[in-house]
Amino acid sequence: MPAERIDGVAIAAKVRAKVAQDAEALKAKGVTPGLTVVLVGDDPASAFYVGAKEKACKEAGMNGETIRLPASTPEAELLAVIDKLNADPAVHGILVQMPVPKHIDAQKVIRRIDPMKDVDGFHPVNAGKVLIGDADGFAPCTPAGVQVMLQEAGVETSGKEAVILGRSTIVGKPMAALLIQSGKGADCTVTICHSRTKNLAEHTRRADILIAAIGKPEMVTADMVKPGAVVIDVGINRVDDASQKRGYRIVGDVKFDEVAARASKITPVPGGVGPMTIAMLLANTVRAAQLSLAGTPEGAR
Ligand SMILES: NC(=O)C1=CN([C@@H]2O[C@H](COP(=O)(O)OP(=O)(O)OC[C@H]3O[C@@H](n4cnc5c(N)ncnc54)[C@H](OP(=O)(O)O)[C@@H]3O)[C@@H](O)[C@H]2O)C=CC1
Ligand SMILES: Nc1nc(=O)c2c([nH]1)NC[C@@H]1CN(c3ccc(C(=O)N[C@@H](CCC(=O)O)C(=O)O)cc3)C=[N+]21
Repeated sequence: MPAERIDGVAIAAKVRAKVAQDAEALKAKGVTPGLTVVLVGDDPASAFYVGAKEKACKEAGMNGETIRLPASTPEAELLAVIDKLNADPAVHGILVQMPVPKHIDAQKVIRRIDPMKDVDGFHPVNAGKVLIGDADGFAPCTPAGVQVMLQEAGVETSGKEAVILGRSTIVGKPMAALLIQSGKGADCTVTICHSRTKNLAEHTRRADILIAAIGKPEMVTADMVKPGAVVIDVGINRVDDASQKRGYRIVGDVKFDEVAARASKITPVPGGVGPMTIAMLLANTVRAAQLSLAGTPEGAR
């Protein structure tokens, strides 16, 4: 039987409706949640995502602003922009779109953002909180979105073998940190694979839940998947396609049709994890605004 599709657009809409409600409640208290995205350079894919984030903010009744800086912006200037946003009480969330140009040290940029405004969850303080299971940190949006998707799709995670492909600090590692936590939507036994992993298929075939975040178009094939597995495809890859008006199409890291024939549930690309990432960004921003009202918790910084 072919796999059930997990509809990321529908689950994201549900998250966004809740965000809009929370934003409304905050506005009644005189606080409009605000996200500022900083885009350095003019990479077309980045420009598209940044536009989508701004639009999503507005739809949820939040303030969404984008600061666009030229690719030649010196690192010190970007850091000064972040300092200004850190100090601005109307800005609850700050996101610097990645990747930044090569002459800028991304880690330095991430560390400059006030952890209480780091709605990307990339700051070491938040990464640490996710690892120790401290609920008042911000979890990175993509893995947090995957966790919500699993729950909304009714996937039992407790005691399951989860295999994650990819060990990046924005997807693979925090995904593992979330799934090894004890409690709802977690309690998995986790394996992380990467480019040095030997016998990849032997690992992936053991997965009850397989999460692909490697950035290799359609690399995960049916023979790598256990029958009945839940397959989450994080990959967003542009492949040339002359039949498309824009000259390319978007595919995931999973060969969808053949894997769907074997899995029990699967996320499509597009329309899967991507929309969840944006929804979780809004959710983190609303929470940042709520925390700003409540005051900074002890030891938050
Ligand atoms: N849907 C969404 O919202 C988002 C989607 N993405 C997409 O997810 C994918 C991954 O992103 P990101 O984590 O940033 O990517 P990175 O390039 O930072 O990391 C890729 C990871 O995959 C591993 N890898 C690469 N090739 C192989 C292979 N052949 N076998 C096993 N492991 C391999 C790498 O291993 P090693 O460490 O050894 O190099 C690395 O750990 C991309 O397609 C990206 O576009 C990313 C963020 C958000
Ligand atoms: N500081 C920072 N934070 C990020 O969260 C961040 C980033 N930098 N840099 C780039 C990656 C990538 N990313 C995506 C967000 C949404 C979709 C998304 O909505 N995709 C749609 C549309 C895909 C398309 O048509 O291009 C979908 O999958 O259906 C995809 C990818 C966030 N990222």
